[in-house]
Amino acid sequence: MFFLSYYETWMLTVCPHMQLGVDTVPVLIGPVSYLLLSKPAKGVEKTFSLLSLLPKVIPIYKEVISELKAAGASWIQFDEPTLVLDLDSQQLQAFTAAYADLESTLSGLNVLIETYFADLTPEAYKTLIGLKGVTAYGLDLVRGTQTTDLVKKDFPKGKYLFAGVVDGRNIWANDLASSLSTLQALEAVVGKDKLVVSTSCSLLHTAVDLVNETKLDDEIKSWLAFAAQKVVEVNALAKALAGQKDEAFFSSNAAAQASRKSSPRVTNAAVQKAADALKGSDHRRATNVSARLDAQQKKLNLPILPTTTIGSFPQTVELRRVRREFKANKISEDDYVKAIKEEIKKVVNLQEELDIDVLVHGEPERNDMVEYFGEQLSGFAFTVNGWVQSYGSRCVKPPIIYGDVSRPKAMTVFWSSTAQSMTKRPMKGMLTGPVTILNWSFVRNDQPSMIIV
Ligand SMILES: CN1c2c(nc(N)[nH]c2=O)NC[C@@H]1CNc1ccc(C(=O)N[C@@H](CCC(=O)N[C@@H](CCC(=O)N[C@@H](CCC(=O)O)C(=O)O)C(=O)O)C(=O)O)cc1
Ligand SMILES: N[C@@H](CCS)C(=O)O
Repeated sequence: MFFLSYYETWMLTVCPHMQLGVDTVPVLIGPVSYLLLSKPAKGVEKTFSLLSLLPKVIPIYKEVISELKAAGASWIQFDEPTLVLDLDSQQLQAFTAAYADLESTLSGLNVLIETYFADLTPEAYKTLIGLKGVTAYGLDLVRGTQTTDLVKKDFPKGKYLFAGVVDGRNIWANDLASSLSTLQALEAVVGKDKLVVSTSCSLLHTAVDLVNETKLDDEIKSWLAFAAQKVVEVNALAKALAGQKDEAFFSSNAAAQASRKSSPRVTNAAVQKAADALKGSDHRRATNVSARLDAQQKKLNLPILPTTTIGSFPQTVELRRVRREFKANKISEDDYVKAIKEEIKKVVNLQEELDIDVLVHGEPERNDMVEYFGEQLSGFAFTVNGWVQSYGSRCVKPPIIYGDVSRPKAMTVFWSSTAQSMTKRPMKGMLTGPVTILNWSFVRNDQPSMIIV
């Protein structure tokens, strides 16, 4: 089975599709997650329980559900991602109460509750499969590594399982053979025609379409799947389950999986040797804080409350033009360095005028604070159009960490030393930290993140 789905239901968008006869699943944030993910207004008592608003919220859900039913919806999806959090019994009870209250309004509809981003605890799973009025459960089987076992132990007869086997939060091609065997095992538990192949979560978190990537080489591209490719993977898995396996598609996927496992581009013996040689003491500084403070004070002689700024100064239109033209080989490296140095000088002068104690160079040479440092490291690949939402309407292009990471040459020394040469005051060196780089990149999924760090 295969559905089109919308991340959010807006009646104006969804209804015309229904009227056109497109099998559209309206998606709403579920009532309990809606409340648990909300914040009380300013000034509200700390003891106020958001869940006490459930009786006020449920009638509004009833209204929306009735409208969707009247518009011809046959399925409706409620996202309840908070079910994967560590919830107490009162919070779990809120799910039971909310769906019991909605049961009669939901009657006649197929109702899917979707959870994602982690494993469900056994208690949460028990609550989920006990919800009234619900016909289907959507589970994240990528980040939820133990959830498959819960399904195998106990799954209600006659209900649907939406098995999220295609990773919605990353850019790697699915291991189709492995997913197919997971799906076949689940089909034996939930029954034929009751298993729906799905992504693990919304595709909002991944880049849009690999077709737009003109600069990635063919080998790396063969290892990747963006949103458009993930939909094809879901479809191929569903067809294979139904006995119409596209052998050519599965074999080229298997070849890409094998090439990723064995590619010398992924492994760097020197990095692995260095990582293996790390000892517990390497994770601790040789000196304690007070010794370091003394040494710092001797060298810098800072006042009691020294002033500094976080690093970047405004990126002007002119600076962006210079960077763009340098990248496009429209201006020489000499002209580029000259323009950036001029900007650093301006920023240094301004901070001296303002009597700042510890200066920064303003970071005019960089685009994004993760992309730029990734560009200085090996083991990273970059997209030209792999934008994903960061917040609101703001987007970033996360780098792709595909191999062992190393630093082929100094990354910041030139700019930092140039800046330091312009002032007698201390100049901070600037680096995006490793954990931030990791969390704001698409990371390899063939190693635990602790090893990547
Ligand atoms: C601090 N944050 C960051 C996060 N993740 C990161 N990877 N980086 C971060 O800084 N996560 C948490 C927060 C989120 N904060 C923000 C804040 C602002 C934005 C934002 O404004 N995004 C812009 C895109 C900005 C961008 O990357 N611009 C590029 C230029 C892109 C472009 O059009 N290129 C031109 C070339 C121009 C050039 O200067 O080279 C071209 O192709 O022609 C840039 O500045 O270099 C947005 O529009 O959404 C996001 C997250
Ligand atoms: N040095 C970085 C820190 C961002 S939180 C900057 O100033 O952009």
